[in-house]
This record gives sequence, C-alpha cells and structure tokens, in this order.
Amino acid sequence: MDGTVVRAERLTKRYADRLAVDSVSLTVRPGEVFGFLGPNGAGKTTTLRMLLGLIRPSGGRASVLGARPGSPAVLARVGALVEGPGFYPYLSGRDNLRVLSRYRGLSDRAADAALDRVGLGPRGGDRFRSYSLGMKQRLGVAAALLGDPDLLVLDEPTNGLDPAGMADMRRLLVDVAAGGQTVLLSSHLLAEVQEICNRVGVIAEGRLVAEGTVADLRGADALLLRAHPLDRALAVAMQLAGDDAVEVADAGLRLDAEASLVPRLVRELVADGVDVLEVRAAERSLEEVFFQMTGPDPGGPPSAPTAQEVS
Ligand SMILES: Nc1ncnc2c1ncn2[C@@H]1O[C@H](COP(=O)(O)OP(=O)(O)OP(=O)(O)O)[C@@H](O)[C@H]1O
Repeated sequence: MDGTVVRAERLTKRYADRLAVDSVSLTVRPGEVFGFLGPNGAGKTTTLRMLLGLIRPSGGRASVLGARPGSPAVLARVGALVEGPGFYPYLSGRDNLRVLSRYRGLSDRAADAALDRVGLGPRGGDRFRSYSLGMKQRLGVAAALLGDPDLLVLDEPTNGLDPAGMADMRRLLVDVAAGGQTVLLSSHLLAEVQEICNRVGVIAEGRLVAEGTVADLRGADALLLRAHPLDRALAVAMQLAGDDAVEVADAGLRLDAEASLVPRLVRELVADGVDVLEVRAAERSLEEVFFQMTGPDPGGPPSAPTAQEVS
C-alpha cells in the first residue's frame, strides 16, 4: 500500500444515458475521517458501492487497502453500512450481532465488543424492533465494526437521526478514528462534515468538484477591504495582489491574498490618498463554498443559505 487507504482514479458509472459518477478521483489516507459531501443524487452512494465492490465501474479504477475493491482480502478488512443492514426484528441487538459474527467466522466475544463500542451494551438484550432509529443505526455501525476492520465505509450514517442521535453518532465516529481506524462517510450535511471530517470530497452531479481539508476548501486566505474612494482602492489593490485576485464584494473589495499583505496594502492606499475604513481576514463558511461549487453558476457569487442541510 502506498500510504493511501482508498484511491479512486477516474472512477465512472453510467446507467443507460445517465452518468451517475463521472470520472471521480480521490484518496483517503490512514486514520482520517473522510467526508464525501454532496446533495441528493450527486453520486455518493454509487461511488461507495463501487469502492466496496458491490457494483462494477463503467470506467476508471479503484484500490482499497492496496487491492481490488471487493476482493476477499479486502472484504475481511472493511466494514460497511451502505444499504440498511438486514436485522431480525424479533432477535435482540446482541443476538443479531452474534448471528452476523458467526456468519463471518468470528466469536460471540467480537459481537459483544462491537456492541459495547457503540454504547449499546446495556440495551443489547432488547429486541431490535424496540430500538429507536438512533439505536438501530448504531447497531448498523456495530455490525460494520465487527472484527475490527481497518476501514469503515458508512453511507449517510446520521440520516434520519434527531440532533441527540446525530451527536452520539459523531462522537462514535471520531472515537473510531481516534483508535486508528479509517472512516469514509457520505453526507449531505455540511455541519456534520465540518465537525468530524479531517478531509472532504465535494461531489455534484457525479463530478468531484473539490477535495481537501475544511480549511483548504474555505480558502481562508482572503481579505476584505472597505475604503473610499473605491475605484482608487481597487487600482492599488490590483497592483499589489494582481488583477485577478481582487473583486468588488459587500460594498468593498475582496482580495485573494494573505494577511501578511495588510501593512503594505494600507501604506500604499494611504499614500494614494485613499481612506481605509476596514481591513479584515474573510473566512468563508463551508456552506458558502459548497453552494458556490455545486450551485447552478459554479464560480459565481454564493447565495446565502441559512439551513444546514443542502437538500
Ligand atoms: N441502479 C441504478 N439505475 C439507474 N440509475 C441509478 C441507479 N443507481 C443510482 N442511479 C442514479 O445515479 C445518480 C446518483 O445516485 P446516488 O444514489 O449515487 O446519489 P447519492 O449522492 O448517494 O444521493 P442520495 O443522497 O439521494 O442517496 C442518481 O441520478 C440516481 O438516480
């Protein structure tokens, strides 16, 4: 393995004339929580299914833990929650896990350990059908954790959970990664990804539009300048930061430049007779970035969404 847990290269899936996944390349590194973020129908599940060897790509290739997705050596080291797991409603959570555990040649102890790991130990004797949605979802993660896999692949693990259930799930996943396991999860919830993921891949209409850390994607190195008169300030700013690095925004200027430019910028503005009213670092929220990248006019000004959910 070359230091990556998952490597997808131009992975593509076509259904008739629909390109569900269009040439997606990404890497997931050991021990990280990688968030695969995109609106409904963007191609997240299809990509995860290809990485698990559940469906065959129409093009491109992928390796998981250094081998072909779905190969027996890989399957033993990957735990997944992609389609809702089929649990027996009349069996207890513990017995459900023991069934799965035996099926995979593991001991009952492995099942009990996984149950404890997701905090369901005390309710392990209750029937599955009496579980809340959050508990069912946690049991699904416990099933994926059976046998301590090196990689956990989870499709929308917090889908349908209430805020407390979501917070529980987030804690659990951060805890899993802290123990050294790698987590690849998909989500359409920005806040969630922002909170728990080390790195993010953003997918829209089948295409990966960005990959990087949350800080990378936000592009923290920008400055907002309010000054008068604005046209003179614009000329000075362009001279210093470059023509393409300055745009008019929010009744001022936005410069793609590092904070180290501020003293020189202010000096030159003042020397040119410009009144400097405000200079500050601009940090875009991941939400703004997301809408900018996935919206109908990529690269245009972001809309101003207020909801945390993007679909
Ligand atoms: N078996 C299939 N046959 C035909 N089209 C499919 C099939 N599976 C997925 N698609 C289409 O591929 C596109 C991507 O679907 P996918 O389920 O991967 O998206 P997603 O990002 O996981 O969305 P969601 O968050 O709604 O699950 C959609 O347009 C979907 O209708």
